[in-house]
Amino acid sequence: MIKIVLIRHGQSVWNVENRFTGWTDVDLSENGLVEAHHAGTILKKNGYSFDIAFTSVLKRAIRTLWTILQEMDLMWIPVYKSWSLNERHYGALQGLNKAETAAKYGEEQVLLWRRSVDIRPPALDKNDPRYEASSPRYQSLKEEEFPLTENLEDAEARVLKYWDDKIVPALKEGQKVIIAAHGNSIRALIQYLDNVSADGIVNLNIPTGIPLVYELDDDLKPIRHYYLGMGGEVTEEILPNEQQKEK
Ligand SMILES: O=C(O)[C@H](O)COP(=O)(O)O
Repeated sequence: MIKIVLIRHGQSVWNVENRFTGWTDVDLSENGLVEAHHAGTILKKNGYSFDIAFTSVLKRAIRTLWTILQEMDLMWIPVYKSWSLNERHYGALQGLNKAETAAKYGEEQVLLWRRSVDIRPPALDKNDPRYEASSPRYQSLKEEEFPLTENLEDAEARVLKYWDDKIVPALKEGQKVIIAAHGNSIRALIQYLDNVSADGIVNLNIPTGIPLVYELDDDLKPIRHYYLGMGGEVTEEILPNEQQKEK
């Protein structure tokens, strides 16, 4: 049996402001940093260790990973960063408040943009200051490859390519792997691993900063998965930050 740990970054400053974030490079909130420290403590207390780590090129995920590795005294392990693990690109919605956007376009339309598989948010214009194709962190991307918006299918295509090219080989070599990423890049991977239907994935939300353990067989097919708390597997439902706030 192979174990892999997935974790969504801790709460970000735009999670607090309830803004669409996507590829915008915002940092963790104070609470998000606490979540990251707590996640590292949980993993260490439950006897986990890692040989290799993967994350995105966005600081909220990178800092979450750094903080976890700091708590586990594993800052020396190799860390690979790739835009492939970035949050899905939210296009022209990036920076807008989610509640205000729902008031303007309707709850149903916003839910479709946030949680459907094949509906893309409005695209970003290349003249928009939020268009970051020239950022040094994306120098490996050809301009035509740089997204102006993404649906979950688009994000899943790049996440799965990275999974096959970089993460599967590490797992097959017996390396213990942690992936620190984003709500929708993790949803994309889970849809693939658990073969979740388009209808089923709409209701899947990933909480911030809580380790999610996947146990895989030798063919990397999921056996079971669970969130981890101080006392081990967490059985009760965990609500993502936004839902907690909305409760
Ligand atoms: O990119 C964002 O806005 C959040 O990180 C994830 O947003 P969502 O939960 O609305 O997809």
